Amino acid sequence: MDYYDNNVAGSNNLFQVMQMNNVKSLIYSSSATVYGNPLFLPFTENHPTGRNISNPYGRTKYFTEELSKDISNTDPKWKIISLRYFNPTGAHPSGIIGEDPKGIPNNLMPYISQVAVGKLHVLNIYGSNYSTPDGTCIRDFIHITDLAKGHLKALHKMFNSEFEGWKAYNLGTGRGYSVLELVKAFEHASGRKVNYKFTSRRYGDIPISYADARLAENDLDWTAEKDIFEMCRDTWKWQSLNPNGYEIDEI
Ligand SMILES: O=c1ccn([C@@H]2O[C@H](COP(=O)(O)OP(=O)(O)O[C@H]3O[C@H](CO)[C@@H](O)[C@H](O)[C@H]3O)[C@@H](O)[C@H]2O)c(=O)[nH]1
Repeated sequence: MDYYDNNVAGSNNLFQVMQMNNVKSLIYSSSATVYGNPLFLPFTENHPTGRNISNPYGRTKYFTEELSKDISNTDPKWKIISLRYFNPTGAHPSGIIGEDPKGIPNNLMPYISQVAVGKLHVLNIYGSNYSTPDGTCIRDFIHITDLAKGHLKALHKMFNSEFEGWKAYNLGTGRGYSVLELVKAFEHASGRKVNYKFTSRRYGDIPISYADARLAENDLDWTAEKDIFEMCRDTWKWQSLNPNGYEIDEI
């Protein structure tokens, strides 16, 4: 219910306030989860969405995309770009801004970095028998600063071209790495050992996800520049400088 409240109802409220104030341009933070289980890979923007999405979060992202499409169809003054993020990781290279999830992290990279820094004991790798080269799931990890630059390029497109209506772009590198490959890359970048053990699969995980990012390259003049090592290095810099994340009185 919280996802529906925040993502769907919250977005609808935002659209209404924007409409009332005649603000009709929006970059929407969407997600590769809208594609659900892949019918083909890599995911292109015209891969069907909304089918077999295995978690409520993903469905709310999909419903909000549909809502935003309907809004742009009803009024040609709306310009909406939906950016479908793959797996954002990394941190600002300064080590000052990073990811500090509340409680135990759900996502892989912050979990790895908290094991490396000693905050958590062991990484549980969910599944070792997927149909992938090493048996672990494959994801398209993208550095957070590349993702941020994608937004600037989308804004540029929106306001400096004949852009109208609604359009989606994948923001990914176009290359997949397995969970184990990310663990190894993190160990290399941090110089720390990451203890892990294999556990059962996590409900709803798809085996392989990676982007076809050519549309963003052609239309937005954007490509991800940072590699997996830089993602791990910058995550580690943030984590090692801030082992307890943001101290509460700093916020
Ligand atoms: O402790 C952990 C956490 C994750 N994983 C695995 O690591 C992979 C990546 O998991 P995670 O980092 O949770 O990312 P996804 O499940 O791929 O989902 C992310 O990527 C989506 C876009 O594809 C976003 O919409 C979601 O918000 C974001 O959580 C999956 O195979 C997980 O099974 C583990 O093995 N152990």
